[in-house]
Amino acid sequence: MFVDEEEPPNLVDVTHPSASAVANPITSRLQDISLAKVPLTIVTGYLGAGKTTLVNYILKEQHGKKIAFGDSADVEKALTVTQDGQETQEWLELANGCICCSIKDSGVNAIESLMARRGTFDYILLETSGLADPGNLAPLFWVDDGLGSTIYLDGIVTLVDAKNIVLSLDEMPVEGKGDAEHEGMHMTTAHLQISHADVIVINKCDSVTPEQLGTVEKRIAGINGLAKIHRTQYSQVPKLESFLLDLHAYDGVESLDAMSKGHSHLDPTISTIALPLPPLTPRQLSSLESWLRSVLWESILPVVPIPGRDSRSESAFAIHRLKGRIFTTTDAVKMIQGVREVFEIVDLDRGRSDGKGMESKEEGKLVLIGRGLDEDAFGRSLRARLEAA
Ligand SMILES: Nc1nc2c(ncn2[C@@H]2O[C@H](COP(=O)(O)OP(=O)(O)OP(=O)(O)O)[C@@H](O)[C@H]2O)c(=O)[nH]1
Repeated sequence: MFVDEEEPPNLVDVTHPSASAVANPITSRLQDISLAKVPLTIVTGYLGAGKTTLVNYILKEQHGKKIAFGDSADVEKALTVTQDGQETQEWLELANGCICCSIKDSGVNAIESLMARRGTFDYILLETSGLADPGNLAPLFWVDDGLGSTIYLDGIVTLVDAKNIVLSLDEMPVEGKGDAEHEGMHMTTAHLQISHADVIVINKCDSVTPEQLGTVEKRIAGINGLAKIHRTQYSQVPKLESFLLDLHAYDGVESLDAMSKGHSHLDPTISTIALPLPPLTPRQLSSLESWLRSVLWESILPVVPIPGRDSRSESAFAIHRLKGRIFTTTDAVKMIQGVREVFEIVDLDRGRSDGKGMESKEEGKLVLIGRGLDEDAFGRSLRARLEAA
């Protein structure tokens, strides 16, 4: 399947209360087939980084499972379904010919109606074109639980070529992308693919020295302090589970604990910042939500009010990815997840079935990945908003 980055999809606020009320007839049919949700992983990476090699590796290792995958070299609407080494091409019924250009529901519905015809899959891998911006694609599959989708976004895996990634990050941005958010700054496709990743696979490690590899890894970790980073040759990892599949990147926040202090200036364009969150009262929780709306929706950082001065500051920043853990004064634990303008705050299960429950030493924290992030200014702004609540 060809995933085109030219046209951004319609973004939908997954927190919007009306969203849960939308009925989905295909989902009702699917519930007869299986109650289990099917994980979908987006595989992205610059041209030639090793995406196809990685997808083929997963298909080989997962022999016997029914996996649907879309290939950027494929014609626009086909998904290939593999099981027991047998491959069949399946056509998606998409409103505008391509998942990225279709409205959110039709991308999900096209895959769901395919599952209604073919039976459910064990896994879906969506390989993007080398120039795709995964931030446009992720919200299509990150569906509110209330909508009852049978697909869930498991995570974004970004492949980078160890030998060429630094050059790709330093190259001039592609001209004429027509994306107002990225105009006038040094933002490359490589930046976008790394900043949105939940897992980053530094591939082709055989083509660099250990010192070069160290430099590459530091640069990448400086951009995205949340993603797990793996070094590979021919995209091979010790095991698939939690390395490339079953990532649960959107329903857990374990990765926050790996990030003690993230802010680094190793990359001039994108960085990761971490802001501590004290236990919040209900009023502070709604203040946090309104602060997030200002930052994510309007790109306005509310500043500490000084009498007689404008209390809002506009600056050139943009958030690509957001994760957070909130403790409340009523002893609840919540998780924040966000991609670009879309965010949600949901209760976090303290005793998850995978054993990754909460521990007392863990603290409330908000981690932001994006362009032009000043950790001190963001920290001051958030503290002031919470103290005023
Ligand atoms: N030396 C070396 N070559 C690799 C490695 N991984 C993949 N390759 C080769 O690199 C080339 C590109 O790999 P692909 O998997 O096609 O890359 P891709 O990201 O799908 O490329 P596009 O579809 O063009 O975006 C192929 O010839 C692979 O065999 C590796 O770890 N080391």
